[in-house]
Amino acid sequence: MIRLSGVGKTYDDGTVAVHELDLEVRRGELVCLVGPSGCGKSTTLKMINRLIEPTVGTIEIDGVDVTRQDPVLLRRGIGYVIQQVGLFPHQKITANVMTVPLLYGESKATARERAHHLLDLVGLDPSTYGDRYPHQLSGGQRQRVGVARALAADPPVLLMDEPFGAVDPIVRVHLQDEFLRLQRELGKSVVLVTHDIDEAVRMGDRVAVFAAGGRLAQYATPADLLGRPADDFVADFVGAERGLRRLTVTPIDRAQLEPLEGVSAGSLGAAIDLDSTLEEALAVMLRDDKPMVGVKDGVRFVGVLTPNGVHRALRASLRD
Ligand SMILES: Nc1ncnc2c1ncn2[C@@H]1O[C@H](COP(=O)(O)OP(=O)(O)OP(=O)(O)O)[C@@H](O)[C@H]1O
Repeated sequence: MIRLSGVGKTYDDGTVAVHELDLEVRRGELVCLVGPSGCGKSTTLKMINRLIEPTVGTIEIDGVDVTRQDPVLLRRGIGYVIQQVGLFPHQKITANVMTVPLLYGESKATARERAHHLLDLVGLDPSTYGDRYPHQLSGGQRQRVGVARALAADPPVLLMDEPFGAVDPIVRVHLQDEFLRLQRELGKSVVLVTHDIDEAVRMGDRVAVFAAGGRLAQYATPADLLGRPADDFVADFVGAERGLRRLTVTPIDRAQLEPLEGVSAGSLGAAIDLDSTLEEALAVMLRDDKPMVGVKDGVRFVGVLTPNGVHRALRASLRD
């Protein structure tokens, strides 16, 4: 677990970047730090791996105060992914990922094997991409190499600063999905900085909304954040489209289903699982051009969902 207690950072010129921040990240949790430009997100992230030293407060990882640890050893246990991936331009992709295992004293053969495994893990076939140079990859592919390299030491903690910022929106969603899949497998404790509320809501188990001066305006699950913004600042920041955003995080509610009896098969879109979101349900209705969608619990149909049901489920989730 990562715990920040009363952490603050005032730069030498007097800028208060972060003000008395308390924040906990549970083991295996993905937490997004989101907020407008200059509100102290990156400073907070860099204090966790001591690229920046806090002015006040303590930061602990699994109960150990990071300021008492040797910074080099500390950073070995923490993967760090940044927007400008910082690959070595004159080294091939495999060699780039091998750097970290070699640093740990692995043999060349073991390091190469590990690099290939990691490239596979992030969806890059090592036999196709391993011998290319960074400039021969797309921005999204370079970003994946950055993630592979950050995972090379199998660190329990991963810090990511705008990791998907440099790519176009479609590639971005793709990379987000891939990372979420990877995270489900690896279960790292992740702190991810983004200025994009959609990314935060999509990726985070919990989302910390920062206001200017590194003030924590709200720390909550995406559903809570969208359903119950703590104040006007958060409400403004999550935006007028928060109802729409809630679709992406609100699960189907069994209570809002209608009975299957009497519904003709022709009016149903492809069936979806009960653990899908309302957005997925609407997407199927639109894609299949049907007024309702069948909902299954395992192999059993449990009812149908209509746009009215989606509306009721959304309203109910806002009342909770
Ligand atoms: N080395 C520095 N010296 C003085 N002020 C700094 C320094 N680094 C950052 N700041 C200031 O501290 C504040 C917080 O910066 P930080 O980079 O943490 O914000 P951020 O939320 O990550 O912003 P962005 O989304 O634009 O990257 C800003 O006002 C910034 O100008």
